[in-house]
Amino acid sequence: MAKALPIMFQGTHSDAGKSIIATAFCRIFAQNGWKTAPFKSQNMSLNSYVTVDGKEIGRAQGIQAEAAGVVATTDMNPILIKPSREHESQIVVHGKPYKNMQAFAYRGEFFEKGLAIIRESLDVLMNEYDRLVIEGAGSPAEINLNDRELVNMRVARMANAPVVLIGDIERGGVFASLVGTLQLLDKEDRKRIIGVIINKFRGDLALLKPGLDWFEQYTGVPVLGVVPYLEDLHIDAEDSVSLEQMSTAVNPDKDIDIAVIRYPKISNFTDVDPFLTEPDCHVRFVATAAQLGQPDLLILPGSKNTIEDLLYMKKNGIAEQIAQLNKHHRVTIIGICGGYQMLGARIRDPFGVETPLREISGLNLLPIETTLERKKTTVLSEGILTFAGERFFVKGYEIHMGRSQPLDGNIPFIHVQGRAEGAKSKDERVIGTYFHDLFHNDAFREALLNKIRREKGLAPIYGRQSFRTIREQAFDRLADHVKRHVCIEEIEEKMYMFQRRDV
Ligand SMILES: NC(=O)CC[C@H](N)C(=O)O
Repeated sequence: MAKALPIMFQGTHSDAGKSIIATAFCRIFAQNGWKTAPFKSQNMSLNSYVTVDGKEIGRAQGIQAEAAGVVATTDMNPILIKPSREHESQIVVHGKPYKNMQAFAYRGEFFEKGLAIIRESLDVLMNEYDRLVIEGAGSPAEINLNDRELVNMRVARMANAPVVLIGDIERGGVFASLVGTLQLLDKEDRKRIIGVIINKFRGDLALLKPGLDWFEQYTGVPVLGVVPYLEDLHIDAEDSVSLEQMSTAVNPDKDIDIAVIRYPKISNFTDVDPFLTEPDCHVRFVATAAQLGQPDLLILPGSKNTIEDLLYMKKNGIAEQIAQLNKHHRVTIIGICGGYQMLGARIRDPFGVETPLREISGLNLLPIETTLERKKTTVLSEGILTFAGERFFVKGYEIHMGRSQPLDGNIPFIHVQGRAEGAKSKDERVIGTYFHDLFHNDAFREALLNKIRREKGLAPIYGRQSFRTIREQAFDRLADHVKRHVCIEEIEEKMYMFQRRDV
């Protein structure tokens, strides 16, 4: 049986670019003919992905599997932590909710169980694949957490993986953070580090060169590459840190202004990715009523805590402004999942699944009401919808605790086999659905944008690019970029050598 050759990427801090480098390696190994799997033992993220068998994993591992051209499974991310409130998270094990836990209890009670789950998944992947691209989390030098961590060096040891440490030069202090991280590792773990990659570089390599020489001399650890910043890649973000870089302001050069509400527990906001690459669209993430303005398309994305996020919008005036926009302006409002629930008349949480607040009245723009239940729905779905007089076949995925009931006068949005799903207003200005990835359906996205264009007196645009093609091109562009700036052969050689060192 094949025994995968592993490599692990760890970072000097979170958001150093581990996920994107891991995605690049998934693609590069696959291009070289290796059957490759991504692996992250434990992911803390509100962006998730549904596998073909209806299980939930972290978005990044799902997308990395796509980059590698393999089908994603829960072994690639057996533990997913979804923060739902301060200090509390829903723990998802092998794609299904295990329980809600406080951080402290998780570290205390879950450690042994977590270890066993991780070991089992690693075994499965090790036997099924040729290459394993493993991603750590945060920093491996959190000395206060080391005795109980489940995601960095403990995983490297389990997989017997060599480690590449990634430093982020954008924030400054890259040498200090690399040297400091190496310094704080225990002696055996430090021997796993086969080199470092400096990521997100913008500048003159000649100016950096003396620093690189110094680093190699001082630490004895090679610099395996310096990867320049890659703009406009639009490969799914792992979590909301990436939203910091998104604009909040209108771009007057673009025809269609799209505002996405950024509530505190925003989830699966990668739903709006297809708009980021549309030439006539500008996407803004807004958190205040003042930022909201008068968009053409307003998107209420998913939420891990629908009631508290809705309360947030009521308190800061966004809810009232949405009502005003709907009454007095030509805006299309689309709610996905948690956002759909908010558009209804009422949301109830009788079992305290997400919040101790038991009930809240909704924005009342669609005749539905929602109850959060104990059993979570995770499923890949498909159906037919009618929009602007045309019929579209659409695919999506659903992840929700809530169940929404239609009230009098409801017009369903999507016809899924055996059930009616979602809701829309008669004039199709307000739409709600549980289908994530709705906008990834190219024909529907085109019809939606063209309806908005027509309403604004603009000519429609036909033959928009398929998002799938854009995504595939982005994987290749990323792989080419990393191959140009990182010595892949040297890394492969070190991966082999590392396995031999233990024999
Ligand atoms: N993905 C979502 O937006 C989920 C919505 C809500 N938190 C639920 O579980 O029903």
